[in-house]
Amino acid sequence: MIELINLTKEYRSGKQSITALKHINLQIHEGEIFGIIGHSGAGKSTLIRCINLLERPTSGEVVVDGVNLTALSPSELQAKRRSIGMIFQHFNLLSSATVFDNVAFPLRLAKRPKSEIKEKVDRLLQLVGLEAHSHKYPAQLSGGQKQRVGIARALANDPKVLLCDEATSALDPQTTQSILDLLVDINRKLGITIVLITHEMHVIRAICDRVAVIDGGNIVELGKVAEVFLNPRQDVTREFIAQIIESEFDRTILQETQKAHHETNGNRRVVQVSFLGASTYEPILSRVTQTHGVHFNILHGTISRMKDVPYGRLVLELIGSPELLDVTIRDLIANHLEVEVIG
Ligand SMILES: Nc1ncnc2c1ncn2[C@@H]1O[C@H](COP(=O)(O)OP(=O)(O)OP(=O)(O)O)[C@@H](O)[C@H]1O
Repeated sequence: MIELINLTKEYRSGKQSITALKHINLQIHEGEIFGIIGHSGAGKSTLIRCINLLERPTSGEVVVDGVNLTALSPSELQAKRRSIGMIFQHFNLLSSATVFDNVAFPLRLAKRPKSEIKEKVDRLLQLVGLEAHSHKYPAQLSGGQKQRVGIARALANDPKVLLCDEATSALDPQTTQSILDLLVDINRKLGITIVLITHEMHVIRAICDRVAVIDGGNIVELGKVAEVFLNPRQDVTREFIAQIIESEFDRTILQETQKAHHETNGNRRVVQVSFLGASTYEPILSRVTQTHGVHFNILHGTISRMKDVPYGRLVLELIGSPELLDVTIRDLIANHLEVEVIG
């Protein structure tokens, strides 16, 4: 659906040059919600703005729905951009126009007939829950309502893709959640592919199907959110995940349990066990430990969800003979649990 091929972006000012994107290769599938996460300056804005050529890459290709945007004439590009909507952190609304006129703006630009504009704007305002506010001006709206206007405006030309540039970063947590819910609703109801950039892992966890981690202009990690979350390979990814691990395991507990059981230290092991999907709800742990006659003691635990996927993470002290501990750990892994021995 969206393909970025060997994309490089270099900013030059005078003798100085900054390479914001370095040979990016990325495929975003039709109908998915794809998140790009990175620290400030990593290249997120540049990357998302390259998708509709608001920013022209220095080299490489941007292919959307089989069309190479970098090869289009200005008028062809203008037409193609109608199939790519965009929303922004600071909403970018016309302050002197009403809610209705803000949403109607792209339709008037596209010279759609008046009756069609009225029907469509009313329908979009209903979709985003603002039908009662159509005559208000942006200054009379809350941040969340302004972003809803931004979303309705972005959908006016029936885009296939919606680009979200830090769309919830200026909103409080509750409003953020309602906008994220709206994006999921739009993705499901209209089948629109959504690409979002953020520096907040909870946004990725809440709504994305896949995630790319960008660092220093490179994509350093990419995969399904649940897989990247449970099995991060890069330090930068671990840092983002730490943002949302509600209460990180306090490692002093490890030392305390070691002291408490110092006489049986060969017969105990501390493991971090991660569950994903259906296995979260199955009694695998009790079944496996009972089978092998191993006892366990829970030192820490969380159960939560990523979009629609439940997951759990437990830190356990397993107690039994070394041979039984080995076979128990092997059996947990055979039952599709991630197991890491941490003490
Ligand atoms: N117009 C520009 N001219 C020169 N350098 C730029 C320009 N825009 C971005 N940069 C530089 O390119 C790099 C990537 O910037 P970009 O804005 O894409 O990062 P970002 O991840 O979106 O950061 P933030 O979250 O702070 O917006 C940074 O080093 C930035 O200073």
